[in-house]
Amino acid sequence: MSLKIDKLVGGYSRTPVLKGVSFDVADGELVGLIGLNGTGKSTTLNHVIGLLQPFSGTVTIDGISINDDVKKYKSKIAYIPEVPILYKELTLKEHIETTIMAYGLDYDAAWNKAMKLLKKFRLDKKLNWFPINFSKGMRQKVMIVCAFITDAKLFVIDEPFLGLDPVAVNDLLDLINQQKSRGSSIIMSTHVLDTAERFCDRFVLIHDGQVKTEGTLEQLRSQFGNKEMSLNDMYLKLAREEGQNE
Ligand SMILES: Nc1ncnc2c1ncn2[C@@H]1O[C@H](COP(=O)(O)OP(=O)(O)OP(=O)(O)O)[C@@H](O)[C@H]1O
Repeated sequence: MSLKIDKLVGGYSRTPVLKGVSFDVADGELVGLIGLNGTGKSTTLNHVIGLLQPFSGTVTIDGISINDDVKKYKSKIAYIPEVPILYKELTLKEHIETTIMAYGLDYDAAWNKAMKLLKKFRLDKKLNWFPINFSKGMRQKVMIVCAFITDAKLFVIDEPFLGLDPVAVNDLLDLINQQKSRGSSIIMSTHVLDTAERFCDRFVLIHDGQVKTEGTLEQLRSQFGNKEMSLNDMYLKLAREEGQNE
């Protein structure tokens, strides 16, 4: 089991955002984390990457928690944030070199991978540019390149599609599929439900800091008693029910 989240209570201040979240992501699996704005998707991902410490409960990757071995834990993760995080004083080339150093990657092999990815995303002529001045989509592509040159076990991807052109979305999905086939796992939060429906192996629907339901598309359809229902319709139904309960 790649990622295991068990009864996670957590958040930013003493009042928890997450109120006992549990779910797993298996080796080679892409799990979509779905939910309304402000329900705790990014907070869950922030706990997975070790930015936040659980108030209680555990997060483990391949059986180890961040407290067992912080370096080993973090080296298993590649993270693509919702808003690209770039260093204003570093060029694109220096961002890639920083990633190579941080993950202790083989220099030539990593640059070989990087150049292929940079070509794919049409950034190969911009190595000496400062990505902080790139467009939103280009900055997102820099994050994608840096993440996918690592041999991470777990890819943590927060709302990746916004700002990417359709070609780049397709390229990103190809990269995700390649990582799945080498046994890496992906947890991805997204509001782009038609794409999630086509590409995710399983879904975790989170509401108000709790897992509302989870399963494959088929399992969710059978829970909803409708074999044709789209993920979008399930989501809207749950959101409306929650709205009536509040
Ligand atoms: N840095 C922070 N400090 C304090 N509270 C925060 C912080 N970031 C998020 N929150 C709160 O945590 C709750 C969950 O936010 P979170 O960002 O996890 O939602 P989300 O499901 O990712 O939403 P979205 O779909 O809008 O990205 C919200 O009530 C939000 O106000």
